[in-house]
Amino acid sequence: MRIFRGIRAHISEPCVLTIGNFDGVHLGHKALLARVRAKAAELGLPATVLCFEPHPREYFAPDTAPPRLCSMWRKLALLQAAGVDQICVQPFNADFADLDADTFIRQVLVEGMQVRHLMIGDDFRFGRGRNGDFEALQEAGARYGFSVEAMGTEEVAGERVSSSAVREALQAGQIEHATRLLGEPFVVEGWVQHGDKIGRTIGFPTANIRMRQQTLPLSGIFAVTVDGGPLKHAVGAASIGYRPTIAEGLALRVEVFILDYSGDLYGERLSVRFWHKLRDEKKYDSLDALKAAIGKDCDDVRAWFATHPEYLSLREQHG
Ligand SMILES: Cc1cc2nc3c(=O)[nH]c(=O)nc-3n(C[C@H](O)[C@H](O)[C@H](O)COP(=O)(O)O)c2cc1C
Ligand SMILES: Nc1ncnc2c1ncn2[C@@H]1O[C@H](COP(=O)(O)OP(=O)(O)O)[C@@H](O)[C@H]1O
Repeated sequence: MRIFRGIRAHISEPCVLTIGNFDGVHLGHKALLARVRAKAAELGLPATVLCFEPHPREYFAPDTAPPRLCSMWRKLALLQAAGVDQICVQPFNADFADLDADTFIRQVLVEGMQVRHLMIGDDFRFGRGRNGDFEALQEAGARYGFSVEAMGTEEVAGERVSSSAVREALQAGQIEHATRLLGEPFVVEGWVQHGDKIGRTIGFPTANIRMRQQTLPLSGIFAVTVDGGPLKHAVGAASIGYRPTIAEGLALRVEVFILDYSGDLYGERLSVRFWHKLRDEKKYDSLDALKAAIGKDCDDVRAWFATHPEYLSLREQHG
């Protein structure tokens, strides 16, 4: 997969294009990408994605923009897995935000991306004030020589699949529902860094995952599987929270105790898959009480995986 930064860079052949932020690359995105790939194969042109960095919502309202479902790296990996041939990551800045719909079509889609066929989601809007819509694209397509297709709503059990729906499910602790919408478990990836070395003193050393962002769409204690370094589908108990038992005002931590494992994980890159929420984080009166709680969490993790064998097939698919 080729990656371009900005539309003026090196796009030299016509393409089948889709535009969007693809946060989380959920089942709706995957359905759209499958159609882009099929059309690209039919026309013998590269399947191409145009996305924006930062996300327009982060640009316009950085304080209220929702947490991302995945990092840029993971998004690129998922798009590649979905058969995308090239992706253009367009910096979203003041100039770009100010383009009106007509200029966006001419400068970005026609001159920049050389679009031949454009596939969009049913709610796609673009240009200054979000004035551009499907009709505007069709009309421009007739003028500039590209076709436009809108994809219908992708649903799971009657619910529209969307990044916000995934976010809401995660926030509400409905992890299995988020998995259904994503088509695979929610993942956090990162390098293992040093913590405060308290974990080992209470019998539960935890691999601390270094996070770039300080917000995540979920919090609490979870049944997870972990891959990376020496681990393959290892079962663990993960905590996303602020460790109120240790002190007030600590930074957000993602950490995981891996069951039936001992070894050195510092410096490894781990992928943690979230299958089920066990409980919310709590402030305990002592380290002994915290230790007992984590011990019970581990029992609950074992019990959950023992009674949910369906995770095995998903694990095989996405392991
Ligand atoms: C399964 C699990 C559950 C946890 N639950 C809580 C909790 O409810 N409250 C809390 O303050 N910390 C909780 N923690 C975080 C511990 O406080 C943390 O692992 C400990 O401080 C060790 O930190 P260290 O890695 O810096 O040594 C939990 C950790 C794990 C792995
Ligand atoms: N079962 C395990 N689960 C997670 N990490 C483990 C485990 N066994 C050993 N480790 C190692 O111990 C480290 C965590 O120990 P801990 O005392 O919590 O220190 P830190 O505060 O630096 O995370 C991990 O980063 C990893 O290298």
